[in-house]
Amino acid sequence: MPISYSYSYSYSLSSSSSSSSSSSSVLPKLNPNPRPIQTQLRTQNNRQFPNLKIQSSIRTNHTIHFLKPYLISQQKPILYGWLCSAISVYSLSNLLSKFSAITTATTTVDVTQGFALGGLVLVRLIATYAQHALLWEASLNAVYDLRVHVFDRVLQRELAYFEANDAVSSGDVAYRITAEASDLAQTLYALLNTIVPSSLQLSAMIMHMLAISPVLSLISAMVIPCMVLVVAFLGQELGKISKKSHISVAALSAYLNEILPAILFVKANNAELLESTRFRRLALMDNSAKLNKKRMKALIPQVIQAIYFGVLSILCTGSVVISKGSFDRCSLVSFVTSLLFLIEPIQDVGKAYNEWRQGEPAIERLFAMTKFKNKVVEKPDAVDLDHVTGDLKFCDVSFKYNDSLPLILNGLNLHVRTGEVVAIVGPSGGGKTTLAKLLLRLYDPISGSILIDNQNIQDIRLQSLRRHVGVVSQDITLFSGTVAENIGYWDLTTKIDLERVKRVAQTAYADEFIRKLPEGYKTNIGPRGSTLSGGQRQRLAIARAFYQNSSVLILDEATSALDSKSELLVRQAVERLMENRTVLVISHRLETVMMAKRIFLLDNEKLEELPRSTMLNGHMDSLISSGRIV
Ligand SMILES: Nc1ncnc2c1ncn2[C@@H]1O[C@H](COP(=O)(O)OP(=O)(O)OP(=O)(O)O)[C@@H](O)[C@H]1O
Repeated sequence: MPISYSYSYSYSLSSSSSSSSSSSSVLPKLNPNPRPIQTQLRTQNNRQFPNLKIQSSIRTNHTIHFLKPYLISQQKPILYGWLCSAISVYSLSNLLSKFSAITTATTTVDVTQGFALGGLVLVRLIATYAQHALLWEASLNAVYDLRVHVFDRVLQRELAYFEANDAVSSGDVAYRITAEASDLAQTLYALLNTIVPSSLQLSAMIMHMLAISPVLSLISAMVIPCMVLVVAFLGQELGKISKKSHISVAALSAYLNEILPAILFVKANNAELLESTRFRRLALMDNSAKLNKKRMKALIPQVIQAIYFGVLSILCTGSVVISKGSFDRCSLVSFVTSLLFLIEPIQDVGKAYNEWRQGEPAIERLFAMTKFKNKVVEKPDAVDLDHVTGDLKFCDVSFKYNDSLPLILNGLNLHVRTGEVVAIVGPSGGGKTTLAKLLLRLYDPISGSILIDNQNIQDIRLQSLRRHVGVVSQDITLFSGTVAENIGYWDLTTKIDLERVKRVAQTAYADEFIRKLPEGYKTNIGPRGSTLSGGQRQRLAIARAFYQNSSVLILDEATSALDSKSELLVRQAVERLMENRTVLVISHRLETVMMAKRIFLLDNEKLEELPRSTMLNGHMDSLISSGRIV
C-alpha cells in the first residue's frame, strides 16, 4: 500500500481516495441484482456519516456553545448592526404616529410634515440597509473563522482518521467545509437579525398598540401562542427534512469526489452509462430531499400568515364590535397599521427558528470533525532538530493498526547507519509501507521505539521530524499549480527559490522536459499533474525531494511501471538523490533493490537480512515464485 502524503490534505485525500476507491466504487455496482436505491443509499450514508448518531445527540445548547466564540469575535459589527436596527425601528414608530395623524387630519398637510415624513422614511431605509450589511458582515466573518478552524482541525487529525474503514469520505469533508459552512452564514444572519431587530420592532409595535387600546392588544396577543406552537411543530419537521437533504447532497458530493479522479478507469471500463445511472440515482435522491425542504419552507410563511390574519380578523372584528364607539378613526388606523407591521417581525422570528432548525445539522456535522483525540500526540517538551545525520534505529518495534487487527510488525529490530542505503523487500501486505509510516510517526508503535540520531522520534516535534524525513512514492501527489510551485512546495506560502528549483530539476533530470513545456517552470500542470507522463511526474517528485533536502529518505517503489528510457532517467535521478543520505528503499524491483547496501526481507512480522549474493545469483526469482517477494 503506497503512502499518501499530506501534501495538502484535501488534495492527498482525493488522490488517495481515487486510487483506492476506483475499484470499490465501480465494481460492486456491476452486481446484476442491485439492492433497492433506498437500501443502497442508507448503507452509503451510514458509511459516509458514521458520526450521525453521535451528532444527533448533541443538544441545541451545545451547538450554541460551539458558535459563541465566533459570534463574540464579531461583536463590533453585530452591535453596530443592532444599533442601526434600533434607529430603524425608532423611525418606523415615529412614522406610524405621524402617518396616522396625517391620514386622519381634517386640515391639509403642510410641507414641514411632508419633509418630516420623507426624512423618517430615508432614515429608516439607510438604517435598515446598514443593519443588514453589518449583520451579514458579522455572519460571514464568523463563518470564515469557523471554516478556518474546522479545516485546521481536519489537518491536525491523524492519518488513522482518514484511513479507517469507516472514515468520513473526502467528498463529505469538502462538502461540510464548503456548502454547509455557507448555509451556516444564512442561519447566523437570520439569528442575529431576529434577536434584537425583530424583538425591537415587535416591542415597539406592541407598545404602540397597547397605548391605543390595551384590551384589543391583549386580545391580539392571543394569536402569539398559536403561532409559536405551529412554528415549533413545522420547524421540527423542517429540521428532519433538512438533515435528509444535507445527507443526500453530501452523498452526491462524495460520489463525484470519488469518481471524477477515476475518470480514466471509468472510460477504460466503458462504465460511462453505469456511472451516469449511479449519478442519476443520487441526484434524484438529492432533488426530492431538496424539493421537500423547499416545499416546507414555502409552506411555513403561508401558514403563519393564514393563522395570523385569520385569528386576528376574527378577534378584531369581535372586539371592534364590543368596543364600538370608544375608538376614534385615527386610533383605528394606527392600531391596524401597527398590526400590519407586527407580522414582519413575527415572520422573522419564525424564519430564524426554521433557519436554526435547518442549520443545526450542518453545525453539528462541522463541529463533529473538530472533536477528536489523536493517538499520535506531540509532547509539550518535544525538541526541534536543527541538523540530522540520519542514523536510524528500530528497537523491538511491534505494531498493529488497531486492537481487533493482527500484528503487522512483531519485535522488529533494524539499524541503518548514517548515509547507508537499505532495501526492504517482502510479500504484498507484509508491512513495508507500515514501517515507513511509523518512521514518519503517522502511527505510533504499540511497543518499542524508533530513534533518529539516538533520539526517540516521540521526543521530536512532528514538524521537525517530517522535515528531516523525505518521501518519494509511486503514488505521487502533485497538485494543480505551476511546475515551480510543485517542486518548491515546501516554500509555497513563503517564497519559492526559483534558482534552487531549477538546480534541483537539473539534478533530477527534469530540467530538459520542463523547458519544453509551453511556459517552462511557470506551466500549470493540471489537476494532480494530469498533463505530465508517469516518468515526468516521478522526476518532479524526485526534484521536490531534492528541494526538501532531508537527511533521511524513504523511497517507496519510486521506479515502477515506466518505459526503459524514462526508467533509466528516473533511476539515475534516484541514484543522485540517494547520495549522502540515509535511505530506506521499499521496492519490488531488482534494479532498485540492488542500489542498496543491505537488503532485508519483511515477512511474517519479522525482518531477515538477505545476503546481496542471494539477489545477484537470481535467487530473487525463487523468492518471488515462492511468494516471499512480490
Ligand atoms: N490504515 C490501515 N488500517 C488497517 N489495516 C491496514 C491499514 N493500512 C494497511 N493495513 C494492513 O496492514 C498490512 C500491511 O500493509 P502495508 O501497506 O504496510 O503492506 P506493504 O508491504 O507495503 O504492501 P504492498 O507491497 O502491497 O504495498 C496489510 O495487511 C494491510 O491490509
